[in-house]
Amino acid sequence: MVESSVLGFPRIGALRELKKATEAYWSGKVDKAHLFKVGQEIREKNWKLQKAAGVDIIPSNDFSFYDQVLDLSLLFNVIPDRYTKYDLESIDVLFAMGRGLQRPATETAKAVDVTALEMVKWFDSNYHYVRPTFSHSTEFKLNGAKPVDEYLEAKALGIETRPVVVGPVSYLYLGKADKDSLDLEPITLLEKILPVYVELLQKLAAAGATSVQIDEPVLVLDLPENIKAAYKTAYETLAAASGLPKLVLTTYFGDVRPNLEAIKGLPVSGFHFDFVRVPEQLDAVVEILTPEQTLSVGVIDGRNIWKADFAKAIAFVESAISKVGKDRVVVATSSSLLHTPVDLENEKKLDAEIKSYFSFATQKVAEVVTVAKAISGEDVSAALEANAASIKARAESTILNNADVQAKVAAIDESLSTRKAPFPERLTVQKAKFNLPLFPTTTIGSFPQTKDIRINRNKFAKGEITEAEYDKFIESEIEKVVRFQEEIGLDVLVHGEPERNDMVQYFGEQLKGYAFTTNGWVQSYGSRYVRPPIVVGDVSRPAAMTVKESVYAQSITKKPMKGMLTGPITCLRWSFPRNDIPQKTQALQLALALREEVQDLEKAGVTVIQVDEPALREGLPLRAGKDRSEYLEWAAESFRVATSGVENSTQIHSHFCYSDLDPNHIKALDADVVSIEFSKKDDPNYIQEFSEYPNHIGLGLFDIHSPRIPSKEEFIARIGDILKVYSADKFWVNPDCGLKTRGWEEVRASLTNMVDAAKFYREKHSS
Ligand code: MET
Ligand SMILES: [Zn+2]
Repeated sequence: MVESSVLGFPRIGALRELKKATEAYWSGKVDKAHLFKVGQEIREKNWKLQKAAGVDIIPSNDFSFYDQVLDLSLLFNVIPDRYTKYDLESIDVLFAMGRGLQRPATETAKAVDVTALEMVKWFDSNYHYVRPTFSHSTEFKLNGAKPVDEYLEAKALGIETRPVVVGPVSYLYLGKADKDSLDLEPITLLEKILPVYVELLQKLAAAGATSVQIDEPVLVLDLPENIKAAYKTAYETLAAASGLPKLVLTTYFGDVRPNLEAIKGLPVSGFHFDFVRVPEQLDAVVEILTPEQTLSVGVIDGRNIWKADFAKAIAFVESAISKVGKDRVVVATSSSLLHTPVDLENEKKLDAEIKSYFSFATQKVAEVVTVAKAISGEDVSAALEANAASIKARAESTILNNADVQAKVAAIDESLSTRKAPFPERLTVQKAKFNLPLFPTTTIGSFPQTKDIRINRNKFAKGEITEAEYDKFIESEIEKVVRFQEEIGLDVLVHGEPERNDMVQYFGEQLKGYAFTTNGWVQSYGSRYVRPPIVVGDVSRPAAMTVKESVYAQSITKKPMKGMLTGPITCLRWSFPRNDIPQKTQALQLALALREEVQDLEKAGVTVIQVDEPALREGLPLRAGKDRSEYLEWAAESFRVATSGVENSTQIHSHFCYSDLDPNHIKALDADVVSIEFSKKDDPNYIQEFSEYPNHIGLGLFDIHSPRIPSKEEFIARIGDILKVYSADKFWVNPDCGLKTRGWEEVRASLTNMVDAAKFYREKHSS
């Protein structure tokens, strides 16, 4: 019999139970006992669901109240001193590290004021983990025994599980040195941390766990030599200890081949690889297995929502079996299912045909079992036939396929991705047309999304107000924002985006080829979940999407008004993409739809147009090489297809945030002006690097995630620093990003100071 294995299940609850409980706990509405009970209920439900579906290897310790990497930091006592001095309970230390904690003194407790640890993206997913932060004073020891407790909790329910733990090399490599210990390289702590791993694993074994899933996802990155070398040390040390469970070294999200030498011969009982992402690695990974080692074959996609193609998955597992034998192969999800929504059954509004092509975490659990059963020779013919019919129906679907769009994408050539003239020429005509002052001031697009806006949007959605009433409301909001910008003296205005719920969803809802869920939530970080739209078919634009609002906004002011669009890469990256055609094709389809919108805006007299691409950087493939350079090429091409169909006098802007960027990646977009998040960058090299950016640029001058108001002097100082390396005539003055999460008071004060600082330099440079 071939076993089935799930690497992790979403822990947020089918109806976001964990979010509700966690946020209620944070606001003091429920106590710790309630929170723990909700966690326990979710775990129990998840285990029972997998058990009932017939999964052989069910994970435990995949649950977390915040983040699984942060859990490990708490467990291993990797807790910077600033979090321990308040005598907080363990769960509160966890939350303080995850999200910061600020609270006044009470009769029984001291005041607390501590910021969060750094949070970063989990590989190329939209999940964020909290970075382990080490210092010279870090003393590893076991703090509690969460993995053991949860293993025993499942056992008490009669369910045998395989605990999941992030492995030592990945844990250290994903971490960083704390500010007091900047010379510390985390991997040098390996020898100190291993005894704690040994202790934990021994405890798991003593509790009855026969096997542990030890995650080493950094193996899909380009690793420096010392990290590669650490694998041997780490796993040989673990193997030398007595009384340990078997270890299954688990990787996902990418290609392990360049690091195979590092894991070849490691004394573990088996390996797991992601063959959804990189099926081509099968031959190479089989080569490194010893005759006893098992191969967990990830064939059910943990990162997307499409129904698996059973015929393909089975054929793949069969080919693995032909290489290593049936008794050594396990059928598995490609990664944890954390990145997929919980249960398709909760989608009542989806079109029935489209819904029939999807599979969420609960359905994927059944898929793993079916594939394993099919391989084991059990009769699952009904399921296989139904699946084959569904896969065929999707491929031939008339609602998903659009020959016209396909032909247009095939016909894209240079002429569609090149502006009429190069930047210097465009600049001359744009200067004459807009006549902007030196240090032009602008904002990134959104203004405060007030309660009033949300109430009216909901009313409209529920049919409680008419479209005409809603439009009127939106117009009044736009007018408010326009007058405000005129009053404080901004140069290039925005309409404020009051009509948009979300910068991707707003466009997806108006494009053909997109679907939306009602409960398809996926954890982004902590209690923040996102509900990504789904690209289901060929994308096209039935009608203009933003022209009405932008034209209205331009009609009430003499100043230039920026039209505001979300770029093709961001629309794609913040959605679940299709898995049947390349992402490049999907990006180009989106680009063509946006190109029509850009041209319609221009025709309607909106001739400054910003196309936001905050997700450009996160789409970058994890490893350097061909995939990465190709991605950069098609990402830039998509942007240019969207934006190049305009006159030289039309000014194209773009915007980037959330990431460290390489100016070269941005250069290829050939936007006339870019704005980038910058206020938290104090690295002089970064400023220097960007000074070589050839077109015009606005480096974000204040952090829009913080309510703090920078003074005029602060802005002057910051701009002064930048002007040391920048020439004044290409520098724009703007915040880091949109202002939608801020309050009006802060926005007024910050922008006023920012505009005043620009005026200060304007005078200085004109005299
Ligand atoms: C995450 S980037 C956001 C850009 C958008 N135009 C805004 O201002 O909100
Ligand atoms: Zn932004």
